[in-house]
Amino acid sequence: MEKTILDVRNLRIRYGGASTDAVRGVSFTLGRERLGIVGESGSGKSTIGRALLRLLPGATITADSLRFEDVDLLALSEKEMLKVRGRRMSMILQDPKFSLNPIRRVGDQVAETYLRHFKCSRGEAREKAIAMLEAVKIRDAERVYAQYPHEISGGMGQRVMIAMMLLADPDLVIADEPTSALDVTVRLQVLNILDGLVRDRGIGLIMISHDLNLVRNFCDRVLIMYAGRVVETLQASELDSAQHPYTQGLLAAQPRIGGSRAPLAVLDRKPEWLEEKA
Ligand SMILES: Nc1ncnc2c1ncn2[C@@H]1O[C@H](COP(=O)(O)OP(=O)(O)OP(=O)(O)O)[C@@H](O)[C@H]1O
Repeated sequence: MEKTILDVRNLRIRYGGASTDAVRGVSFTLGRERLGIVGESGSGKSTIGRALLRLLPGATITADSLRFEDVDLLALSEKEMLKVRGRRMSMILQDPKFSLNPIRRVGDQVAETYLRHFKCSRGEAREKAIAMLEAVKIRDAERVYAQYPHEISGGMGQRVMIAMMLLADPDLVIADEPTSALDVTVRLQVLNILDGLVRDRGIGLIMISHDLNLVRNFCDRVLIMYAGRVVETLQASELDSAQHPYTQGLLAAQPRIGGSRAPLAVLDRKPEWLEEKA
């Protein structure tokens, strides 16, 4: 795993007005690797991702440690956070439609990311943007540069978002269901790009997903979340021999192509799983 990029200890998050914590004492570290966070809907996966970027206005975030490289994320002012967010750490969301401004040309939005973080002329930013669109395998990048978000496909939109993020050369990328809206071929392309970032650029990647098959094949390690807690942390290769009954239940609830036609298992939930384990 080499160098630790992220050190999260006893992270607790409560949304404003809520009577319980959405995230309850989560701890993990991340090196230059692919870490999957899985768990059913509402288990707190996205809340953790947004908390790392401090994108939870109105929520209370506490932790014994919330450290990203040399930075204590809880101690930064909002102004200091602006230099970290989008520059040293970035997030890719499920649907690029919500991340791209619909009334501005795609390329201008990509170039602007570069202008925001680095001193250069508009012309240079344009060149960088086109080169990065090509790097994420967008053919005819000059034409796409001039298009509006509604004129490009979802898969292309996702690659545009990745190009935008890459221009800032981050050390940590949080991908929240980045491929669930994509068809299988585009999904593979996007995963290959993310994989290349970890291998070639040495970033740390957090992959938030419902999809156990995806994290099994793509990630190095996996956190299994249940009701705001991590119930089990595993090497992805050990997922099939998971010890925790919740993880076993999630695995049993995965449909298998060519498997028996027996009804899918019903996911069991026990109050004692809420106890802190990781
Ligand atoms: N903006 C919000 N205000 C109040 N509560 C919220 C907010 N966003 C999420 N929650 C609550 O926090 C808990 C965790 O939600 P979160 O979206 O992090 O789960 P998740 O595991 O990412 O789910 P999904 O896979 O459906 O995205 C849930 O109980 C949810 O209802």
